[in-house]
Amino acid sequence: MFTGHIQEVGTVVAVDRARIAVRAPKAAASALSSICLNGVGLMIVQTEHETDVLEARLTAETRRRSTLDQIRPGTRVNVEAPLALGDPLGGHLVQGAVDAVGKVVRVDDEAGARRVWIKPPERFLPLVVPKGQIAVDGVSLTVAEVSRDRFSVALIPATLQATALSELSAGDRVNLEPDLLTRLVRRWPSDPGQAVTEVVAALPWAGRVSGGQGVQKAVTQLASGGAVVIWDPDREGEGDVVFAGARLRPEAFTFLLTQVCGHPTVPCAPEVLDRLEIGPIPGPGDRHGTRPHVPVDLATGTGTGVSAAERAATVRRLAHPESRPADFLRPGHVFPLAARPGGLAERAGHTEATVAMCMAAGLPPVGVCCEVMNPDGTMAKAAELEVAALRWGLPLLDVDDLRKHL
Ligand SMILES: O=C(CO)[C@H](O)[C@H](O)COP(=O)(O)O
Repeated sequence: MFTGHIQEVGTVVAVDRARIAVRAPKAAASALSSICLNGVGLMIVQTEHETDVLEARLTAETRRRSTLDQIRPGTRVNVEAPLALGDPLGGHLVQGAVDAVGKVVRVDDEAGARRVWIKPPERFLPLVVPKGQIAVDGVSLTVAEVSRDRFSVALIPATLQATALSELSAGDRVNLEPDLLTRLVRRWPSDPGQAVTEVVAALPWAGRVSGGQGVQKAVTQLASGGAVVIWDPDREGEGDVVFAGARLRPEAFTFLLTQVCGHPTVPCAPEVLDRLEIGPIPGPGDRHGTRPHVPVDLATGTGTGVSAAERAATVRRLAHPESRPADFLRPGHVFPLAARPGGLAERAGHTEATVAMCMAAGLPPVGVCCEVMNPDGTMAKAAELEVAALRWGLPLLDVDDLRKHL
């Protein structure tokens, strides 16, 4: 077992199909039986103390699964001696068992660190967890970001100085070993943690976001036709998936009906409903002061008004600045809600949050919100919402953040 803390950078002096010889003075000075070279755990067969060269056995399996298939004399490699019981775990548990070879796709020098983007094989991506650990050429690193087909690590100057990762450039191949715990969780599907590991290979803006920056990410997402999840922990204790009405595609409505599974409603600024002569549903209203209005369908529709495509078209027409009262049949199957005139300052409901976000996105003040329901019919709470947001690749933010930063 290793920990991904590199003790020295060695130099390959000879390699063939069955063995690799590396000059590594520190390792050669100790009586070792195994060694980790660029993340590959190998049996040492011989150590020449006079030349500081140790020789390790290579198998066809090792060469097939790692970058050691193409390694050449002169290549500098990361060297780590095995952990002994009681040694500090400076990095994380590294087995020296390479799972995949990734390709460096980009190297950016940033303030204080060098960011390296690595594209692993697709099968490996679910094992890469943002802020989790990964061994890259045997070096224990924290995953900075995970995107659709790649992830990044930030190399601090100390790592650049102490390892051969400083020599990486676009096009290079690297050995990858996932964090042991992630690997084990994936191995036993009944483990409850599996859901999380399955969903985290999502967009970099997915999952919980907060503060002004989080609100900005969410607004950008909405403006481009995407969705955000708004969590209201105190009032309703429910989370809604929200889309902007003007950008609503039929697929988005299908997603609400089949994945989100709550009751899709259409928050509107009150002046929109006044203009369209869509009145409130009479009655005292629900427990939370939501203001439901008469449901509508698009008058030009040809079906029942229920299909995802028809409901999306009805919502887009509600959001259209030039829509008129005659554009809608009453009652129908799309449920408008009226936001308070004072917006989020007056009431911190999903209705007001949806309208406020549409406006912040520079779009008409009409959106769709739909509560996230668990597969068992109960309403999703904080942890379930976070897992759902990660699985769907959506940002999740607290309604309170919207109040503060919109
Ligand atoms: O549709 C609803 C209730 O009918 C939902 O609860 C939705 O979240 C909007 O309501 P609110 O503004 O009270 O959060």
